[in-house]
Amino acid sequence: MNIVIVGTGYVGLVSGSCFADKGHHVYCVDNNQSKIKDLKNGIIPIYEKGLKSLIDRNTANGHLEFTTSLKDAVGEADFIFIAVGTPEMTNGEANLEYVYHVADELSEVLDDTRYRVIVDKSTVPIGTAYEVRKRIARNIPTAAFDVCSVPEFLKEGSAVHDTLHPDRIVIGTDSEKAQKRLVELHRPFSNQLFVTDIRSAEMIKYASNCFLATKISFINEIANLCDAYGADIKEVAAAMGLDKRISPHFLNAGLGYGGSCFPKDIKALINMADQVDYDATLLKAVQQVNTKQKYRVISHLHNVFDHELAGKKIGILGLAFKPNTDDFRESPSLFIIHELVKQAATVVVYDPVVGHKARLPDKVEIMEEVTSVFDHVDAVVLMTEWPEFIHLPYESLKHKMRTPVVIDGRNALDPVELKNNGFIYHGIGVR
Ligand SMILES: NC(=O)c1ccc[n+]([C@@H]2O[C@H](COP(=O)([O-])OP(=O)(O)OC[C@H]3O[C@@H](n4cnc5c(N)ncnc54)[C@H](O)[C@@H]3O)[C@@H](O)[C@H]2O)c1
Ligand SMILES: O=c1ccn([C@@H]2O[C@H](COP(=O)(O)OP(=O)(O)O[C@H]3O[C@H](CO)[C@@H](O)[C@H](O)[C@H]3O)[C@@H](O)[C@H]2O)c(=O)[nH]1
Repeated sequence: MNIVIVGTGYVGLVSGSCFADKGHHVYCVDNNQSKIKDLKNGIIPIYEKGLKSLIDRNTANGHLEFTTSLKDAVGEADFIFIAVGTPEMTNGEANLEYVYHVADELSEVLDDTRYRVIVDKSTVPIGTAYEVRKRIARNIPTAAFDVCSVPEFLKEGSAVHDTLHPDRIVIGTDSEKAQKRLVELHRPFSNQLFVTDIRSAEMIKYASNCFLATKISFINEIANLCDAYGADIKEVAAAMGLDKRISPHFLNAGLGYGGSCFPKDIKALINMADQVDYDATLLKAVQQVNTKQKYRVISHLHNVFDHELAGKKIGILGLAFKPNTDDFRESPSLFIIHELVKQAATVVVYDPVVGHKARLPDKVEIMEEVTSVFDHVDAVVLMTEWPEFIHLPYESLKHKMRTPVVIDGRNALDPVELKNNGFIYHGIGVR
């Protein structure tokens, strides 16, 4: 099959290279010229395990090509996937300008020489596929095509694995012809193909992300109560997770969710509810808990330092919103850093892959070595649970610190070991 993927972010690059690996011919299109130039030169714009070798293999065998020209790419295309960004607007609504721009461009460049399946892969509000179809049809009323929704569920950090071994693939379509083709295309990836109507497919994506975010805010709220009552959230979550109806996944308490998806998708669904005059009480609460949760780190520091952080030197471990990615969009770490700087603390930070890519306040120093984060600091705060942070020689690093304080924003360290080594340790709801 000939496949075109528009947008070379996480979703476009990973799904494009995985389709190519199954033997299809894939064009990845992006209107960012420098990105395409880099990709043609083998420079991959994101840090994602297994992606470079997948891309290298499939560009070498000619299955995968990169271009800035949508017109050149779509000539022979059987499938066109729209995988551009849908960032939030100030009112929380999903910004569809990039999706609609692609639809308008397709209307200019598609011809009626063959039938095509056009797929919304971006996370888009319910009803978007119909608007995309209308826009594409504007200049080519006789062209044969269907617009469908196949939302993406990959996680950053395990994106290639998630794409090659998904729990399920949701196919939203109102066309039998498109359904047959999409099922055929996706069958090699999973036996769990869930075929549904387009609106339900669009909703499944938001509902799934918002449910996972709800689970995180729920466990964080219980963790805060554990803190108040002297229970241990790790014990509580472990036992809860043994109930198959609850499951152990997404029950890690910490300083809240970040990333390019959960924060914006919750806001977008709240906005969709507003548009039909429905008060999304639960979703709003999930968001409120998450916003407040980041302050737990600050309040632990306040408790240790008697509410005065001015002049304190704080070492931050981690900038990425989670381990195994260089993505720092909506990372709680950036929030904490800005808050500490606002409270006149001195901040030093280390992250194994984000490094200097993050825009930080001028005064914040980015260290080249993880151990430098411990030099003469009053406290170290773990913000991202990179494996290398978990296995540091904390006992010897303690001697570099002014005061041996560790705040563990991800409950990733061993409290018993740290306390036995003379640290003042605070996690989120752990004893
Ligand atoms: N990042 C994830 O882990 C993830 C997972 C599942 C779903 N999603 C959803 O998938 C969508 C894409 O997310 P992402 O993180 O891959 O996006 P991204 O923002 O990282 O990348 C989007 C790319 O699209 C390109 N683009 C924009 N307009 C274009 C146009 N007219 N023509 C060609 N290229 C264009 C941009 O230059 C950019 O390279 C979003 O809706 C997101 O919510 C993301
Ligand atoms: O038990 C948990 C699990 C996650 N998180 C946090 O939640 C955020 C999101 O984590 P994760 O879901 O692993 O990463 P994403 O790459 O953002 O993936 C989510 O968002 C994607 C984009 O829509 C979806 O495709 C995925 O299915 C969905 O898991 C991160 O800040 C994590 O630290 C927790 O605090 N506790």
